[in-house]
Amino acid sequence: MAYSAKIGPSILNSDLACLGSECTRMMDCGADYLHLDVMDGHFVPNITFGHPVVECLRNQVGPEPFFDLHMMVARPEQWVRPMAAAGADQYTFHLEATSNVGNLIKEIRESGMKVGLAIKPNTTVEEMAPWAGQIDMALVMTVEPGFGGQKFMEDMMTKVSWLRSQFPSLDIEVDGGVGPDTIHKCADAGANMIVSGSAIMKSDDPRSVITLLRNVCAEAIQKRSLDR
Ligand SMILES: O=C(CO)[C@H](O)[C@H](O)COP(=O)(O)O
Ligand SMILES: [Fe+2]
Repeated sequence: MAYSAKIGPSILNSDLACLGSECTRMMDCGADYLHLDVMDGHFVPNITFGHPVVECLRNQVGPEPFFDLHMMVARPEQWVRPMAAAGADQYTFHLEATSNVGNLIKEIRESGMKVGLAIKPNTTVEEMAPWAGQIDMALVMTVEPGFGGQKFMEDMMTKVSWLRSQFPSLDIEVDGGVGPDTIHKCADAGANMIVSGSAIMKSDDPRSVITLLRNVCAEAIQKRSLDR
């Protein structure tokens, strides 16, 4: 079992005027990586930031923090090289946004980044499965992408369980409405990369929330390894 529990705060719901210091604050509070939500106003009805901001963040926080770019954009092909140059570590694109998944995976790898593949709630996990052997991480969205602070969709957990049963060592990420109230469901289903936005950002004690999320997830991973 190669995977471990990792917590990646989404900075979408932070004070966007203070992105750099918010990223540093999250790493200081024990985050394992940073989940950066890129929205273009086409793939989703909202807009956030692009590669120039990612480059500034990288310069500010230094080389260490792992940047997982959640690309909620139409034509994700066009931002691979700019995001790699800006300092992204992982390029997570949506299956629904491209007609040539294989080529995009190749381009991301050639740019030196890890590959993440995301599916929206209405996309079946079977559509993602053919690519699972070629990616580093599968992202199962647990809200409709576009906005932070939405309600967790528990029915997505069947997708996570199925992926975990079929791909025992794959990194599986969940994103949307995940926090102390919903982490047990994610962890029991087999997710190991946990994105959490509002639950961490709005807390008075983000360090405790991050620790709790990681502990619940790590316990589930340990239990699964003992059950095997
Ligand atoms: O991709 C996203 C929205 O499309 C965000 O990563 C996600 O919503 C995180 O925020 P929260 O935990 O508040 O739901
Ligand atoms: Fe996200």
